Amino acid sequence: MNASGEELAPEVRSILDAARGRSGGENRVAVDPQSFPDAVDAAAADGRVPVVAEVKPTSPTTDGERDGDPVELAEGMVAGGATALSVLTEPDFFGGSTARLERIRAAVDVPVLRKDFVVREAQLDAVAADLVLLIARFLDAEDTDSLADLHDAAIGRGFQPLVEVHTRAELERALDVGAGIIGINNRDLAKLEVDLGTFERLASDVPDDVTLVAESGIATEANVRRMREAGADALLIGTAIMNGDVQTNTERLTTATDVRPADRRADTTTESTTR
Ligand SMILES: O=C(O)c1ccccc1NCC(=O)[C@H](O)[C@H](O)COP(=O)(O)O
Repeated sequence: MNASGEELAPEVRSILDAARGRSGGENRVAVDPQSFPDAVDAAAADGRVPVVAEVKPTSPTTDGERDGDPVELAEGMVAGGATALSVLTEPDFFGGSTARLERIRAAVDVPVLRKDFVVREAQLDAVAADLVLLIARFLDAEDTDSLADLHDAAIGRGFQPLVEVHTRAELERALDVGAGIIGINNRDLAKLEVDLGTFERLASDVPDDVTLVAESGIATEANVRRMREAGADALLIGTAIMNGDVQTNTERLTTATDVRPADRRADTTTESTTR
């Protein structure tokens, strides 16, 4: 059972058990981050779909592990037009590492998200990054810190927290803590099923001053347009970029015929839809 009161898929329960047992860093990190909202705005102004490309060596829903130097993969993604990178640091189920994130962040000039299952403040100190993922579903639960405390602790260190939600209740919690960057995950971590309708159902409840990211299951140009039409400021894409040539894949998705993100508020009378 998790904070949302749901049974989790066994793989996700194992991921969480491992995360709870993981120690943090020795020293408090202090980050001077590259602004993610500014990078999103710059990409859109440049005519690129703002894509956060994910360096995801493997996952519980992937067969085998991607080979190749992670720094070269990351550089290929940036050459393909990625606005930011997401780098898995979870070692046991996603093949990630903090050392790899450090190498990638030193090699690229775009904001880098630390993708992990952070549940306690000390774990923020494992490595510096421009953004850090906080998954609402896994916080405010037994043996974890609260979303509010972790959000404050991340900001106190200079991170830009990306608060991930999957349900309306989680979205309300994210808005209650004042999250400025929110990701709606189309992957249900209770069942590991992906449904792009999740983003479409929740996006209109997200205020326009929040940078909103659509996560998971985005594979085609049509998927890109669908998420942008529903109001996504940026798209987080892993599998579809990691399968094959990462630069070509990133290019295909960042140059998909774009639509400006829809005005997410159905009742608004403002014309502009760019952020
Ligand atoms: O991707 C998985 O298999 C997975 C399994 C269990 C928990 C989390 C998982 N993924 C985390 C993610 O959020 C995705 O890596 C990310 O959104 C990219 O998704 P995709 O483009 O579908 O690879």
